[in-house]
Amino acid sequence: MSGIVVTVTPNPAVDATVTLDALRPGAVHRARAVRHDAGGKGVNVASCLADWGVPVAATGFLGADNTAIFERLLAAKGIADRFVRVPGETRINVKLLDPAGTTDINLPGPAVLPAALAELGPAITDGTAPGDLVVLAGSLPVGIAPDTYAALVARLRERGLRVVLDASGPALAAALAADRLPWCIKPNRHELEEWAGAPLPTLTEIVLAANALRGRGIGLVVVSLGEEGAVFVAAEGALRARLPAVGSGRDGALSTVGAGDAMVAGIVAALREEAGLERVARLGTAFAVAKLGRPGPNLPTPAVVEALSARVEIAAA
Ligand SMILES: Nc1ncnc2c1ncn2[C@@H]1O[C@H](COP(=O)(O)OP(=O)(O)O)[C@@H](O)[C@H]1O
Ligand SMILES: O=P(O)(O)OC[C@H]1O[C@](O)(COP(=O)(O)O)[C@@H](O)[C@@H]1O
Repeated sequence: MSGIVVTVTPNPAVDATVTLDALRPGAVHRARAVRHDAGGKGVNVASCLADWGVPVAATGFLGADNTAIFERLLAAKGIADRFVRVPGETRINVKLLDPAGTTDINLPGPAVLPAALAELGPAITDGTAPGDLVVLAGSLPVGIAPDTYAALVARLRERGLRVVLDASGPALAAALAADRLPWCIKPNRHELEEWAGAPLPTLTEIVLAANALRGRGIGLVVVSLGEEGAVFVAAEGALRARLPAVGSGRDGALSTVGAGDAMVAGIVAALREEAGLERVARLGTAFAVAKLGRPGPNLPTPAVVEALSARVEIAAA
């Protein structure tokens, strides 16, 4: 069992979830409810890991003008706050929730000056030992070059750290084109298709693409497929894991915001136990499904998550 997990969120967000009876473009809506949660991919991963009982530190760049909601979450969950404060306001991302699903409106966030990047290295590596896990997750803010994740992966690997990367677009492409690759990646179908430059409509094509990445040196490639579950591809083989959603929000609305991040947390929790591929697939899926429909980056008790993990349907892919 390794030590502290560090999550890095270069572009966190306050998630404003607005519940509507029905979303109609161009119409005036009276919202049923709104809630605000500290979010962004690495923040959500850290929060789910803390709920599971893992010691965790969170870093990245936080706009100095609206830190309170993040500070409250981190303090409440005992997550070490290593965020580098930058001038401006952390973005607000709007999540419109109606019975048809979730519509995400993600804003750009404040620009970050390269000088702030110099502070990030020590914030990540402080207190870590070889074998520890570092999660790099989410979009990069304006001002930070698209090859930043690639450069961080190289530096962190030099220290023997295992890097889990959850990114998209040019930042993911640059990290996958580099000489030194992450230990694990978790693209969703769309992100993998973007990287492959082609649609991947079947499971066979997804597993082929995942295996191509594994062949280049990534130990574990997880491709999440929404309600179709996810595939987990490693040296041990390829597994497909799924579990039907267990609950839904009011009037059938099911927020899927943060399910991918919860899956990353479950994968990290299992990697931290040095678990085999089946346990990784079970815990990753159980964390994701446990998070579905739950407000904020929160999991139920570990006992509930373990019970879900026992019910995950696993098959060779
Ligand atoms: N409607 C759903 N029913 C069951 N499981 C789901 C559903 N939506 C998401 N999941 C679970 O959450 C995981 C992550 O969701 P996904 O939407 O693929 O990720 P991302 O948020 O990164 O795009 C999926 O692999 C699956 O296990
Ligand atoms: O950094 P990005 O790619 O803009 O994503 C940020 C958004 O993604 C989330 O982390 C949710 O991600 P997932 O639904 O993929 O788990 C939100 O909290 C946040 O608003």
